Amino acid sequence: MAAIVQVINGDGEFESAGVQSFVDKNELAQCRTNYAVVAIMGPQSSGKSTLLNYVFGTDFKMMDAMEGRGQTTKGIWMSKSPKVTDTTVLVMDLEGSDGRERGEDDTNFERQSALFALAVADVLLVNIWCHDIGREHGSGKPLLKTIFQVNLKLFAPEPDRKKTVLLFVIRDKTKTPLAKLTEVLEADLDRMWDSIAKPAAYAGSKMTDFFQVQYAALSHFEERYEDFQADAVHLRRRFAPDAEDTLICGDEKLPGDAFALSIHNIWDVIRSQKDLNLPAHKVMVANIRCQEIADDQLRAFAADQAWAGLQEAAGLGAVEGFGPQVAGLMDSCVKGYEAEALYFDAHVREAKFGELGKRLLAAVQPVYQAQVAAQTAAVLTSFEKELKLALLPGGAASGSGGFVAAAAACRAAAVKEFAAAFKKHLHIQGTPWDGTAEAAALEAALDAHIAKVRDEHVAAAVARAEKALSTLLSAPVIALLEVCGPGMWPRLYGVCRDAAAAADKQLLGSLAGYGLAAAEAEALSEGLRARARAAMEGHVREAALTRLSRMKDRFQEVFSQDESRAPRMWGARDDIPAIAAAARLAAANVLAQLAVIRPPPGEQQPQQQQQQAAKGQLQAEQGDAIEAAVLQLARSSSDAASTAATDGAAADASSSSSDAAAAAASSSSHAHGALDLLSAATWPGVADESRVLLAPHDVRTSWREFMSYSNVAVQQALSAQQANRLANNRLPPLWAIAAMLALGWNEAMALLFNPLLLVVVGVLVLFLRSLYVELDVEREMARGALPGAISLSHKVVPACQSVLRKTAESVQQLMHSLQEGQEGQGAAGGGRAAAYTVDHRANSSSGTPAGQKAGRYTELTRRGAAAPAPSSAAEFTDLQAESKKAQ
Ligand SMILES: Nc1nc2c(ncn2[C@@H]2O[C@H](COP(=O)(O)OP(=O)(O)OP(=O)(O)O)[C@@H](O)[C@H]2O)c(=O)[nH]1
Repeated sequence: MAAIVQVINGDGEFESAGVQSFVDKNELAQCRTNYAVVAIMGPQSSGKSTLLNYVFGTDFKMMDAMEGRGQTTKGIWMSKSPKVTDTTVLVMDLEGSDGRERGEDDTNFERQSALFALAVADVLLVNIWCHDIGREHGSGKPLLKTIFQVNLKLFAPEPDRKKTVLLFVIRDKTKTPLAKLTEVLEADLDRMWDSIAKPAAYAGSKMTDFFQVQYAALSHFEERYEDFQADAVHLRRRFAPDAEDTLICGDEKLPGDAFALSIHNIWDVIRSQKDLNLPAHKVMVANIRCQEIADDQLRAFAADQAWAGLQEAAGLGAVEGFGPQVAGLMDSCVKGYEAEALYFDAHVREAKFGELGKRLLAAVQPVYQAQVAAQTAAVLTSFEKELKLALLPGGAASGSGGFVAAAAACRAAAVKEFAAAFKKHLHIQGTPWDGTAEAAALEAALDAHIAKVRDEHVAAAVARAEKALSTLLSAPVIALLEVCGPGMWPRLYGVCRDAAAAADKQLLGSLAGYGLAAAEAEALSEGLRARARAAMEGHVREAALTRLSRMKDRFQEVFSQDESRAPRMWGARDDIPAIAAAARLAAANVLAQLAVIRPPPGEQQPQQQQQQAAKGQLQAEQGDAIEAAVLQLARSSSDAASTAATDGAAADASSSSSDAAAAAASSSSHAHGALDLLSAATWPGVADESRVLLAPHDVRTSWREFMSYSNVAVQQALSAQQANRLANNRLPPLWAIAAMLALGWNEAMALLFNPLLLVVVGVLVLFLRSLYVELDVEREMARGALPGAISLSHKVVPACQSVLRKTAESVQQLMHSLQEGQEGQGAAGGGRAAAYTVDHRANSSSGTPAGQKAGRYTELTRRGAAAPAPSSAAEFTDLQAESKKAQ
């Protein structure tokens, strides 16, 4: 018994669940497009169900003739013909028209069901009573008019479009031949076609433009039952696709899996009173179904065990034959789609196919990329290993081509290896991933690695060269800075140039074969030159920080050693002021050289260029301007210090000499139009602040500190010279010996044996000795006979007065002490007075500068603050030592 399903119920609702169930049960999806839909229309109780049941073997409900006429079919029903086996025939039984149940005026459902039948059915059977043929008002005429009218809404008369087969089934045929009947019926149909209202576009159209009209006639069901059955069988045969007079014409239609969706959508459109556009409907159904098919295929692909296994393996590393395996899986997915979507609208199908391809690529891409990365990493690892071997001593890089050739060979091998691996394991047929981009990425990685290795080697070679440069540079630079003599800077730059050239030669030699471009080699050489200059400047900056100790060292070197580098003994013939001046100049040179970093020869600042162009001077003289200013300051202050020391004002030498130097240097600078260091705040012509190591203020401060130090040293030297002189004069002076010889022995004896004369001579000798010491005759005479005599002549009277006054004071104090002693005031007081007298006499009688210092020390210790303060702690210490020596 054939299953029947109600498609549209009596209320006009679509029974989607039942229809889908019907489609599934009858495996309509497997039919593809190999199925046909037959629908029947006709007046109510016109034997439609009876016809379908006898022709197709269905079981539609038929009215029992004994119960009388009435509507048995409500809505639209469907069944599959069990009798037609060559193809699947779906039979739709429609509710009869003109039914009393729906009322005379309710033709809406009739029109909608006619529209539905025309849209869905391949063959539309129209029941027509034989006796109505040729009659003006036959019972089936209104229905036919309805069919013609709604058809105009659905289809346009296109040349290639399939026409609906309109099969007129003439019931209760008479003896009139079918040809005669059809002739009359055709005339009726033409009249009817002409009578319906048509849109202007179809005004001249014929019915055959829209329909393929067929005819069949059946005998009377009740009166000629056997004939009726035979006619039914005969009619059934016409539904076989290969029958000679077949009614089934193969045409493009939606596949069986879209049948339920399609008729549901058609009915919804009809029910909503919208225009039913069948081509658009097909596109719509195709869109939905193609999308569903693509989704199903993708789901199947993702759930595929083989794909899951590939993904898992790909996560662990390179998978052999990955590409071909994925291509197979993708191909089956695509083919599945193509097979299922084959009968849908071509444009939609292609569009969805494209989408499916993209989604497949998106699903595969991460795994593919991981595989490419794994293969690339394997090739890169192999390449790095080969390159490392090539760079080992004796490797390919040691050959004539060097690093460049070895790297190129390794690179070519790696590219070849990757191409082979891609072809065998990675290429997925049918994808746009042809390996071009992957090879380019690999080549970029190879080039990056080669560049990295090359950079490392170059950097190592540069480091070695810089180390060698440092070694070559340090010793000569330090040696030059120890002296800091005139012309130091050109020599420093010469050392830099030579060291950089040697290091550059070493560097370029070790980088032969690395394909250094001329510009790159020049940049490296320039880097070495800059490095040399920076290292040299670093040494100079360090030296500038320790300038004072360097100045002292330089001063001591010149001052304390003679030309043969032997220590000076400060004999009488040593011209200490001259030696001190030379030593100070040497120290000043240290300061002058360390004040500013001189530009290298050939390089000068624009401002300097302008100034020099204006003055017509050579650039080298710019450095000399600073040097000249510092030396001028040194000379001036040295002269002032010498004068002060010679005048015996050693204690105030520092301050007074600075002031004098200031005045002298300033006036000298102004006189020559040169740089005035005392008033300068910056170095003229030095625009680059970074080159200034010592500002003029720093130079002045350093020089002042140095002068304090040098003054003490000079003073000590003078003292030592004086002490040496005294040590050499322990015998009576020559003039005394000569006097003794002149006076004669007798006079000497007489003098010795005459006590009064002896006392007078003794007092006179003591007086003259004190006067000699007071006048410091030797020192005055050291300046020259005439200047000494003139100076002594000026000082003789005050000196006499001073000696007499001191003698008188001594006598008074002696008397006072004796008187105190007599008055019984402790022997200690008398002892102190005697000691003082002895000290004073000793001091006075020593007559030497050392003796004077000792006396001054004693006086200081005795009188405390009342005595003039020493100029410095060093002087005080010196005085103390001299006092001890004198005692
Ligand atoms: N004269 C004649 N009567 C027939 C023929 N076929 C069926 N009948 C009778 O017509 C009556 C109605 O038959 P149905 O097949 O139920 O008619 P129907 O068109 O399907 O009826 P609805 O479904 O209600 O529209 C029944 O009593 C049948 O015996 C025929 O070929 N000739």
